[in-house]
Amino acid sequence: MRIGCPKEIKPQEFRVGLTPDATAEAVAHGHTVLIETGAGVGAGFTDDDYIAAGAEIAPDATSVFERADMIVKVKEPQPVECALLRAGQILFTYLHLAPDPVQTKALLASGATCIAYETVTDARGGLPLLAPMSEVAGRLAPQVGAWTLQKANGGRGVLMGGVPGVAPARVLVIGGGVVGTHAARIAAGMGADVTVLDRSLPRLRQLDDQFGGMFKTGYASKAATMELARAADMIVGAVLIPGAAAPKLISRDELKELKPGAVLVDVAIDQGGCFETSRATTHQDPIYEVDGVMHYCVANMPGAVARSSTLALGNATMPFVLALADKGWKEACRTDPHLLNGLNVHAGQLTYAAVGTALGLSAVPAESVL
Ligand SMILES: NC(=O)C1=CN([C@@H]2O[C@H](COP(=O)(O)OP(=O)(O)OC[C@H]3O[C@@H](n4cnc5c(N)ncnc54)[C@H](O)[C@@H]3O)[C@@H](O)[C@H]2O)C=CC1
Ligand SMILES: CC(=O)C(=O)O
Repeated sequence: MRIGCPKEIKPQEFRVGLTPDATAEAVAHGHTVLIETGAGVGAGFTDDDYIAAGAEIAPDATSVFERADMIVKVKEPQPVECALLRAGQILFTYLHLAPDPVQTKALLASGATCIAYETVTDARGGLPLLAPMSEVAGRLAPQVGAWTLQKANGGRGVLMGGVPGVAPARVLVIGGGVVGTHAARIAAGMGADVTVLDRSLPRLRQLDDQFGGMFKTGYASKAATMELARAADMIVGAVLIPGAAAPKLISRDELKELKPGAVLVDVAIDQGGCFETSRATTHQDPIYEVDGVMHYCVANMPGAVARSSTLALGNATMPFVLALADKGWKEACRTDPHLLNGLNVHAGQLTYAAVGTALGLSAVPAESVL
């Protein structure tokens, strides 16, 4: 198979879909790998690194899209990239379609087969291609939140760890999955007073067993969420209902009840955000204020640490890239129901029910297109 990897074009996105290591593995499996010139530079990989791994360097994105049977990327295709996709081509990348009707329409129109990293599952109920970036974003959240809390950046002027005689920041993490756990660990490590809320009792038990003492846990009822939110200096939004639009947990009206200068870090923004006042921002212009409350809503947080993130993502995606290339998408999905769960769009049909529900579109079962 010809596997193509274009340079990411989302603003300030420095990750790349294939590492030189993944390239070498694909070439060893007999595949051709086309890398757009400069695609790896932001993550510290030169064209020569890819050539040494056996890749061909393509002069631009158009030639990658024209020649490749499968496109491997990081972020959802931008409109100009959607226009380059064609029927029969495989797209393997993050898509986050539920809050994005424009991209969904463009992918349906392309006729391509689009497999979303974020809905591929594993045997333990996890999301193996979302998890590495959730680990990164979770660890970044207290870091960017602490910066935003500084007075000069619009925040309350509260120090995460406090100092002797002065209380630390109060951090509320809503959603105790991968993002939430990593955010809570780092915030607690910075000395903050941290509470994690979730709606899954088994998850809360797990967190308590593993981290009891480091941070508190609570059930995410509406009342408990608002009580803790009113007292919080920083709130990290880390909920997920796989493939679906994020539930809105703090409304525009309720925002007025928060402390002036409190900081919301809405990591769930890639699924539409879990605060009503959230709107996606970029690394170029990451924060904004509503009713005195600071919002950080960057939808590609891991892009800020592109090298670590590319390596972490590549470790997770490589076996799936090889399966798709070795077997073709149909056979790879037939033999791996977890990969089939990643299929969101095929030949003009939506194949992921939660996206259909979010966008008011009809979806067919993914099995029906195999
Ligand atoms: N902005 C960015 O750059 C990035 C964003 N993300 C996003 O972060 C979000 C979280 O991802 P993960 O932690 O990997 O998901 P996860 O599935 O590991 O955890 C989500 C948690 O939310 C809980 N939850 C669901 N509804 C809830 C509610 N109403 N109240 C409280 N808890 C609730 C679930 O029980 C689960 O424990 C996703 O939207 C993901 O796409 C992930 C990586 C990067
Ligand atoms: C998960 C995701 O969309 C990202 O890492 O950018």
